[in-house]
Amino acid sequence: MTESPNGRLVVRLRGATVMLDRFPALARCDFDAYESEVVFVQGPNGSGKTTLLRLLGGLVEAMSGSVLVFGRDPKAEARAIRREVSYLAHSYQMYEDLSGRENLEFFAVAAGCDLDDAIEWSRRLGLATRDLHARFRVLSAGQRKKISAAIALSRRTELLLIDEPHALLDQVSKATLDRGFTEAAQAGKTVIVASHELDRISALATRRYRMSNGSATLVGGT
Ligand SMILES: Nc1ncnc2c1ncn2[C@@H]1O[C@H](COP(=O)(O)OP(=O)(O)OP(=O)(O)O)[C@@H](O)[C@H]1O
Repeated sequence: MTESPNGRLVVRLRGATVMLDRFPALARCDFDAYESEVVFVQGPNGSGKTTLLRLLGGLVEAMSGSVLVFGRDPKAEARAIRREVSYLAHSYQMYEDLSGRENLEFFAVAAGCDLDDAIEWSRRLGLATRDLHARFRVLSAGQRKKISAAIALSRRTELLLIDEPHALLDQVSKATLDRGFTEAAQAGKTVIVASHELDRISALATRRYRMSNGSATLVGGT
């Protein structure tokens, strides 16, 4: 990874184009993220935010341009990158007949999250013991989201890709989650958050991009 005045470069896109069903969901996109940053990605529906996160997570490929994550090409090393990146999509695919806690135990093994941290995060996000022991399928939408967020925040990865984290959450939980992003960045991780909650994320972001028609423009900053 490259060193710069901002620290270690973790993500670097230059002219990255992703075609989805012949549509340029990302179009010549430039994007950088460094260690210890919370990078905010804003933009209207359909502007390419999720596609950007999926590209960085090795879930879709660029047809042109260059993509480096930890100095490596996620296209060539998709499996390795997926292990090293924590990606909170709208929610994780959970086992509906297992309890929230059992799901956390499963992900601790399958995705390398720290079980104690995951339980601690679920409590910080307001889940009671009763919620953790209920079957996943009876949990409310917000409670389900909290289990997913606890997994994402407790994975031992240096890069967190977070898509619309605030949707479905109450105000207190949104603030708790935001503190989690800041704490992760202070611990040296890179957190890239796509959100429509401009005021909330702008307050904690160290770098902001605005997406439009598949391209990203740096807003202010370096
Ligand atoms: N599988 C697909 N096939 C064709 N087009 C797709 C596919 N997935 C996404 N797109 C298109 O790519 C564009 C970018 O989608 P993307 O999900 O990245 O947007 P977004 O900025 O995350 O939107 P939102 O704010 O609504 O979540 C959209 O125009 C969408 O219709």
